Amino acid sequence: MSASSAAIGLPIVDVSGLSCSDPEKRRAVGTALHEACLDKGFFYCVGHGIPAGLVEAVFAETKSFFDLPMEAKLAVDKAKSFANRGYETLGGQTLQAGARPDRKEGYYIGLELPEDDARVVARKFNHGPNQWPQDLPGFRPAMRAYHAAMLDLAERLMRGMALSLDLDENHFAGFVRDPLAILRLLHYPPQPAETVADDFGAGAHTDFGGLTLLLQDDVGGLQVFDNDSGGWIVAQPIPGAFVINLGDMIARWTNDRYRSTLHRVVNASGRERYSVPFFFTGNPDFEVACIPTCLEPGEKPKYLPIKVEDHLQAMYRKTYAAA
Ligand SMILES: O=C(O)CCC(=O)C(=O)O
Ligand SMILES: [Fe+2]
Repeated sequence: MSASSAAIGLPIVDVSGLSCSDPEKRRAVGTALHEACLDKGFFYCVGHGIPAGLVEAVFAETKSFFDLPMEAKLAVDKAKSFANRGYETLGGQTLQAGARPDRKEGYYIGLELPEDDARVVARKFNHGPNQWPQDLPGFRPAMRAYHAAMLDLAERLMRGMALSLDLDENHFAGFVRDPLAILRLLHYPPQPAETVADDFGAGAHTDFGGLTLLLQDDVGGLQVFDNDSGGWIVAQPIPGAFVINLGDMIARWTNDRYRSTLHRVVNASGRERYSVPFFFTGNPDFEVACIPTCLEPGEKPKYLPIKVEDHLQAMYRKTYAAA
């Protein structure tokens, strides 16, 4: 059950033991996660139990959506949603300050909340109904089923993260309750192979929340910054595996023992690339502060405590303002 360091440069962690009733098996996954998180902050996840058929359906519907005429995509423009749901045009975001706008178009889907939910009535950030495209009957059921499956996997992984830090399995329960959990469909058109230094599918960034569970197709293009060598590792697609990375909240909790690692996308393959990250961002009102056992005697926390929602909003303002 240990994290095997693959030739591909990132560890592979089998998380099937997290679903076992035997606490020893769950703890063994915690140990494997510990090694992987101390290593690059990025790892491949296998043994997750997500059906291959569901993943195929999500990719098929994603491609069908981005293939729609622009008029149909703009009919569900996220500008029409108070909850940041729907279509985002090519170049809509600039993840790397100073770089060109990202060469990607996207689609945001969150937990489906009815108009009369108290959080929606109060217009709480990122809470509300989704927008759904017309004339794609399979899109909504596939995305809703996949969102639910990702929530379940993220909850299991957060228990594993607690075990990895030698904490009670339910240590992160307050963060996990009523979370912001954002599914994002992404399409990267091919970009010129002679990529200039400031031109990316997605510019270098860290993720803003807790955990990111990423599906990528077989095209490749995701690059992960390696703090040890100062270079970029290519996160090659592995069929059936998720790429998981740690976001800013976990770096803050652990005083950077577990890093929120820089990553970026360059699609110089000559092919269309599709990916589907799921951002498990956590309870918006939860305050993330350094975990005392993550400090050596005399060590000071690097970060002030912050509310999940405040960090997320600040990062959205920063990366969407420049686009
Ligand atoms: O498309 C990818 O492989 C990564 C996307 C990403 O890093 C993000 O949306 O935060
Ligand atoms: Fe990211």
